[in-house]
Amino acid sequence: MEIFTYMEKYDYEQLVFCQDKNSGLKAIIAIHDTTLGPALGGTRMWTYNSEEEAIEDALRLAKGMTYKNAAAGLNLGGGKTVIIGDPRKDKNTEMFRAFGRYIQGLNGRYITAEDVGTTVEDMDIIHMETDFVTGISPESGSSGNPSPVTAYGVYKGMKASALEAFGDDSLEGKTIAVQGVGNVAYSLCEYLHKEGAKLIVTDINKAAVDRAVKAFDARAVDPDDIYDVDCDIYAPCALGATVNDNTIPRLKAKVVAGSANNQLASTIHGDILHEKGIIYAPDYLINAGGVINVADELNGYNETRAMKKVDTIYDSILKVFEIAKRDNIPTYLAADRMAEERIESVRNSRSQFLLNGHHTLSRR
Ligand SMILES: NC(=O)c1ccc[n+]([C@@H]2O[C@H](COP(=O)([O-])OP(=O)(O)OC[C@H]3O[C@@H](n4cnc5c(N)ncnc54)[C@H](O)[C@@H]3O)[C@@H](O)[C@H]2O)c1
Ligand SMILES: CC(C)C[C@H](N)C(=O)O
Repeated sequence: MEIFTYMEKYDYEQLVFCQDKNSGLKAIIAIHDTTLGPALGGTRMWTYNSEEEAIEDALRLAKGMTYKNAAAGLNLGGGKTVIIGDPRKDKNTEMFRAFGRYIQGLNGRYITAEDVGTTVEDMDIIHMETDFVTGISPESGSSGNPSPVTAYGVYKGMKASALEAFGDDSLEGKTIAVQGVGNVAYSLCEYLHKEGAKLIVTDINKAAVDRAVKAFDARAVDPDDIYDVDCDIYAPCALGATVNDNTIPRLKAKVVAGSANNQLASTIHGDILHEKGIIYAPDYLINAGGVINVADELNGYNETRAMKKVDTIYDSILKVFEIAKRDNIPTYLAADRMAEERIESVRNSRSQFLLNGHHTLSRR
């Protein structure tokens, strides 16, 4: 990959490589766009096959956060970090402290939180070195783990999608295929099970599958079989790019609605879903609950206020479906236009983010 060519093409601001030999830290912080405010996005820890794969993931995820934060109406830009390593084996305190010092060095241009492979405990360690971290323990005045709130937002967005596809937003009796039953999806399954949905689950982690089968009377299938099952809704809740050339012809669902970031392997796959009449709830709209919740910390966390905003995901999804129908465009494009319009309206009056001290993280 020609990094500067890629950055220029999608207009990235900054890419930071962080290395600490003592702890084994190898992290990449990607800041996509800070027109709306500091770049807020989580930290993913994952075993990448190559450095190039890690850089690409950081870049794609950071751009997704720009769109997510803009579409959610937050005054925040988009960024993301990936740490190269196995979250089950390679973590240590020094690693997250070293990473915290790198974040501090960015002086507020980037604020982090949880993503795949990182936890509240990791954020607490980062917090030893910097205030620019959210999703830390509630005892510190923070909102805690964002995953259950993300799950609630996905649940609301899934109901809005069901209304569009089936004329009724009830999920009772609907068969929902859930890919990945980790932090977000386990909470999501709780809502779905409570409403009377029938669940089919898969995960590469057998313990996660067993837990979901037991708790929700779910049917388990092997990871690759999830694309072939008879279901009403496919909920991608693991990693990205699972909606692709190989999987779309196999999907039986009328709806794709889940928590994963970057669900479409490329925009072409959003076009194909549109042509096939499959309702796609744009990933960054439906999974914005977590970032909406942690972003509320910047004003001094208020749970009622945050959850009220998360509830608006239902209407945002319906609005995007409406625009898509009106303009006869795929839903991903309708969401992109909504986000881009907001960024452009601010860009003319402000370019790069400068820390102005309006947030309260430093006073916690
Ligand atoms: N945590 C949040 O608040 C949040 C917010 C927005 C978006 N997301 C996105 O939602 C997704 C899930 O996040 P999470 O926090 O629940 O992560 P997690 O690590 O807790 O869960 C992901 C699960 O997916 C499983 N998995 C990985 N590859 C798989 C595969 N090929 N097939 C089946 N299962 C597979 C993992 O074993 C794990 O159990 C990610 O894409 C994340 O970026 C998370
Ligand atoms: C909680 C958020 C800041 C990060 C979350 N992982 C997301 O992708 O939205």
